[in-house]
Amino acid sequence: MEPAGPTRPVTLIPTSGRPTPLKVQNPAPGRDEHRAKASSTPATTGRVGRPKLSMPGAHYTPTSPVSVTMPPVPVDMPSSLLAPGHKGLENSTSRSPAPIKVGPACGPVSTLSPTIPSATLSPQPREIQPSCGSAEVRPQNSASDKKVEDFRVHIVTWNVGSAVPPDGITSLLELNSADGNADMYIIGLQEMNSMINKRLKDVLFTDQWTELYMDTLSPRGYVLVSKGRMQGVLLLVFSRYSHLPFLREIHTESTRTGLGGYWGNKGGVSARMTVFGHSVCFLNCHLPAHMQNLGQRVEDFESILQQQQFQCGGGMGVLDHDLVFWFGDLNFRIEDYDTHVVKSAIESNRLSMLWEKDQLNMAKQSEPTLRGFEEGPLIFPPTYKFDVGTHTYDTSAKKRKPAWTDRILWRLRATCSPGPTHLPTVRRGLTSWLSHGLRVTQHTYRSHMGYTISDHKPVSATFTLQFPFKVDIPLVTLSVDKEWSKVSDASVSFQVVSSFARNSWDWIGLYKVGFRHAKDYVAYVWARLEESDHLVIFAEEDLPKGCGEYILGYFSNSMNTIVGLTEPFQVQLPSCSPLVSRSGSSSSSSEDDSTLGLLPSQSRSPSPASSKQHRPSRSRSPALPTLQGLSLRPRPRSREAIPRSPSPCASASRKERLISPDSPMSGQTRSRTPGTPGTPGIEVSTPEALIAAIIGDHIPLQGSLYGAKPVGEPRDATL
Ligand SMILES: O=P(O)(O)O[C@@H]1[C@H](O)[C@H](O)[C@@H](OP(=O)(O)O)[C@H](OP(=O)(O)O)[C@H]1O
Repeated sequence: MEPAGPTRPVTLIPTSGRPTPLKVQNPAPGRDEHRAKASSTPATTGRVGRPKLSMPGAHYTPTSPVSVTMPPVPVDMPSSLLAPGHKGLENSTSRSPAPIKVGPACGPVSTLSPTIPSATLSPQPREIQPSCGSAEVRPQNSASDKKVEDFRVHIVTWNVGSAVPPDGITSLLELNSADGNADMYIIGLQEMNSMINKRLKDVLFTDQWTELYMDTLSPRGYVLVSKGRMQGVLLLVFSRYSHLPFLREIHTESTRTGLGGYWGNKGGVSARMTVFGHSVCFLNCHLPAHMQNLGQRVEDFESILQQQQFQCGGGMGVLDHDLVFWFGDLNFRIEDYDTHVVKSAIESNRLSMLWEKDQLNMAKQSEPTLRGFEEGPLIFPPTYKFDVGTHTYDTSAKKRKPAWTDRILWRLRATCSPGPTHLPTVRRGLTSWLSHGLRVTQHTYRSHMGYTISDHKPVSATFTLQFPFKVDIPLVTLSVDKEWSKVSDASVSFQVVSSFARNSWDWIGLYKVGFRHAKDYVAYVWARLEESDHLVIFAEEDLPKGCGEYILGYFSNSMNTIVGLTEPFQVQLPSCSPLVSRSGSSSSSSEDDSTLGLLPSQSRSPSPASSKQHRPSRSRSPALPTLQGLSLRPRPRSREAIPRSPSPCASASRKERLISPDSPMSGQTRSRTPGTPGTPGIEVSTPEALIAAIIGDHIPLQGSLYGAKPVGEPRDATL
């Protein structure tokens, strides 16, 4: 069983005497359905509609006779928790047509859902800054601003306290939400086990946490587009696969702040990208612990901001992005009140009295760096510190005071000022201001009290981004004529937009539906530059046998991402071909060739593409997505050394690096089907990489998922 979501009753059980072990008791802690992942529900590729509003919250049912029952949040939020004048949280079905608008100084508007009226409920007093003309920056209707749709982002932060992953994370990701699933999932973990033996293992193989998230999300149609790790700090970015061609310029950064900047036990890991043309940065931080280190926390955050400069468009800092999500174990504490007062306030559901003593809330008023960051109301109990395996606040000798250490904030870049026109990025037109109409709406901000593996509880937040699609045409459009029912069908033609510079290391991958990341292909073919007809053919020995749904993706080596995808299509090839058998496939089939006609669509395997999956190939959307973040390191290889592509099941053999067909060694390579690209976590070729991993350097280089250095510099991909 998976830990129960916060909509289930949570009981605060005080015990007698002081110190009071305060239990936040969840009726269904523990394990979950992860082992049953094979039955995951496929996702749809359709863009989600505007989500219904919901604000699940903990249902507190104190068992003490003197306790006060906290009704479900937010529908019946006690008025004591509300700021003066606030009328209470609305039911999700009674959404007001007029959202509450809260904007940073002279800037874009962060539109909070009426269910989270932060302008009035937020623990931190917030000024409504004078707007420049209009408080709400509405989408434009220019030719380039083609659509404005809801794009849902789900962010998780969790200090996992060196624990092994739980059995399941479905409730944490709200995958069974009636509102539908998110477009992106962003996972920030802190304190992953980074003992030296574990680090070495994680360098060589994908770590358990990443595996768990991929296992959970990939069958639902999400792929890992970015991964950054610095010792115990991990940042994963997943996207619905159909968005991949519109996630570009993906880069990661990490900054150590532990031991004066020499140790990666504390610091920040970030991933930045453009999402349909809008720059977004996700920053996962683990800041210094302990009450007295408030100043150090702010200082370290500033240091992270200062040091993280992304190599795109001439340099771009975190705060230069249209939208920044900042989250993590920020370690801010509740001042002044002693532990029993804090526990008593939690127990009696008087959280509001704690808000004003929260160090982050206070610091936001005084620290210029923190201004402009928004946060939803803290209507969940402090998520630190619990006795592991329980819902009881710390009873150890340390006796830590409960605190909201785990936070998720966001910031929209100011738009109304003339802008720093001296910056090269502005002069080159790479920085655009938010007159484009980017809007952010937070829908949920909650803790997940059922998880007990750590001394912290996870926290999640969901957002809707609304923006016009500044980029909605893929750089490469792939097309297959029909389903592949015989080997001679296995060709793909592609068209390239004129501004896209192809590279001799570009390739086209064949992915099984449900693939985990850009390297999780079944077979690939070099997209050779000299092939002016833009047609590539897969060799018979590389093709998967049997029946399944597949997607083709064009991987741009210079952009380190997939820049064009097909929709899912059927591949059903003879499984007993002598050639296929020779290719080393591990799963021989006794299926007779005579049964290999095209199957009706109803009999196909599940696909993330839902209703679109069996669309005739000629009508494929020209605007299907791609993956970002591959790390490919070519290495000349003799003909003999090049293995055949594995069968879809033979993942263990996908460990070689790509060899460019245009490299000096290309004459020795097979022209169309060279060796297979590497497997995540495998591409460590130097002791330096291991050492760097151990001491906290982020192994993944910019834009790479798994750490190998990209062949070329990432290139701007403007259309
Ligand atoms: O991850 P690191 O770098 O080892 O830092 C530790 C981490 O922040 C722990 O959460 C904290 O324990 P508490 O949460 O219990 O305070 C511990 O404090 P401690 O040294 O006082 O135990 C820190 O040293």
